[in-house]
Amino acid sequence: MEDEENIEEELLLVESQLNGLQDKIKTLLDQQEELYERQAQLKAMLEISKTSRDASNSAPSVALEDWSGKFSWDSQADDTRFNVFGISSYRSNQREIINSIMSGKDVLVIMAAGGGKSLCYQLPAVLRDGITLVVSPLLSLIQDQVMGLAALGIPAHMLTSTTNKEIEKFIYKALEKGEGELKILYVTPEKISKSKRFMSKLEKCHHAGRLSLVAIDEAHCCSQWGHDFRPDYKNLGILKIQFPSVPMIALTATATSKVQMDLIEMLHIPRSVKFVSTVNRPNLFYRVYEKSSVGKVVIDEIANFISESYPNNESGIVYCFSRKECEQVAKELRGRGISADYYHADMDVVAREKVHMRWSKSKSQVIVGTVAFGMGINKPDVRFVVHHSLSKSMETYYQESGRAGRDGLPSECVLYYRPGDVPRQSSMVFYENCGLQNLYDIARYCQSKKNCRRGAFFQHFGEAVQECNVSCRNV
Ligand SMILES: Nc1ncnc2c1ncn2[C@@H]1O[C@H](COP(=O)(O)OP(=O)(O)OP(=O)(O)O)[C@@H](O)[C@H]1O
Repeated sequence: MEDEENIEEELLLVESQLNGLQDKIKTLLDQQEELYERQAQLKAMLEISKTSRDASNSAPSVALEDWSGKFSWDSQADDTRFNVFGISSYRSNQREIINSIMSGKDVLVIMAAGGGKSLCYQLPAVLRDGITLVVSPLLSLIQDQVMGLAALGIPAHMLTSTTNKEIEKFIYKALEKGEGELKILYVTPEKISKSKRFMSKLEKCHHAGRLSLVAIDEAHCCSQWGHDFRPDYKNLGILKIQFPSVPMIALTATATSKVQMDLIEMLHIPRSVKFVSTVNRPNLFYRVYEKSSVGKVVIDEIANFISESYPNNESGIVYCFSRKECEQVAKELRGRGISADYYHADMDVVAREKVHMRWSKSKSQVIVGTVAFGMGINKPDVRFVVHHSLSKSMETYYQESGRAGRDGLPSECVLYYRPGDVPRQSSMVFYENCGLQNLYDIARYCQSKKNCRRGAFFQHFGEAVQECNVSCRNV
């Protein structure tokens, strides 16, 4: 009896000590979060400061001009915008970017997904005499663009591995002799680095004064510090060397200041005018949920989220860590009545294309993909992007979650996080530049108890923190 009383007494004491410890741990964790945040802020400030110092040391400064002023082409540009592109007014920065290109400047554009980058080079391409060359990384992106331009009555073609001989002949004649109607020519970067024949035709086009503009789409692919480095993009610097008098525009949705510096150097455009739009996507709502260690529970939660919030077949993407996981998650979602297909790099091109097409036409609701389901997704009405596990960096997460809501309508980005997923990713990123650091940054994003999740993106991309004025629920 007495023994029991002693035990109970000690138990109470231990419990009260444990409670005290919990409070201390909580205070320490809060302090740790604040310090991490300040550390990230200071690092970002340092990088911005270094970048602007390097830029002012290495580049003859570009005179600050008012690109929103009046220009001789204003009325022609307005007419083309409205009557050819069917666009009633410019969005932020578009007019200024177009004016700087029309003035013959090199330009670097950083504009969030869906911001309207294409118009920034397509409109000058129509206005300027001659042919605009556009380098774009993916066949599917190029096909979409060429089809869109054809629908607007703009003579555009692509020269890729799929181009038939007849069209190729037509393109070469247009480049070499100025015959036929060609305003915009799309190529993949391999064409520049691997086809001597193409480069020689382009040289002739330039020599005859018919190369009017060079546009590099998805320009972050040039940089090894970016999230989607493509070796063939490294060779695009040749374009400025061969055609120094032709204005170049490089466009991307995301580039940290380090990547921006890299692009400017690799493309040889030190005097470029830079337009950076905010990374904020006000129509996207970010959430992080604690992930259960029981696989089936996670799938139940994802399935409930989809069927309760999106009962009308609204489109979405679920990103998974591995190919096997994709197949498993797709199967289990189907088992819960959600029409889901998987997509990963182990599938052949035809199978992948089939899955992509079904989803693009809203015949399936969800694609469960690995990172292989990436660039080239042009579907504007993606209402939700779920991450079954964390991405490898903030940049990758911004890019992947950013596939939601390109049409500007409210959309959700949900990430399921458990600390146990971090080591899985770390084995993948160990050999990448700053791979582990990037992974720890996103792990901190997931662990953060802050209400507004946008601040992490502002910080990561070196942008001043803004009031978000919308609730990003932090559950
Ligand atoms: N000023 C504008 N007013 C209305 N719609 C516009 C305007 N500019 C572009 N758009 C439309 O916005 C959509 C997105 O444009 P675009 O595809 O160029 O975006 P983006 O910046 O290239 O995005 P992403 O990086 O995701 O490819 C297109 O449907 C385009 O027609």
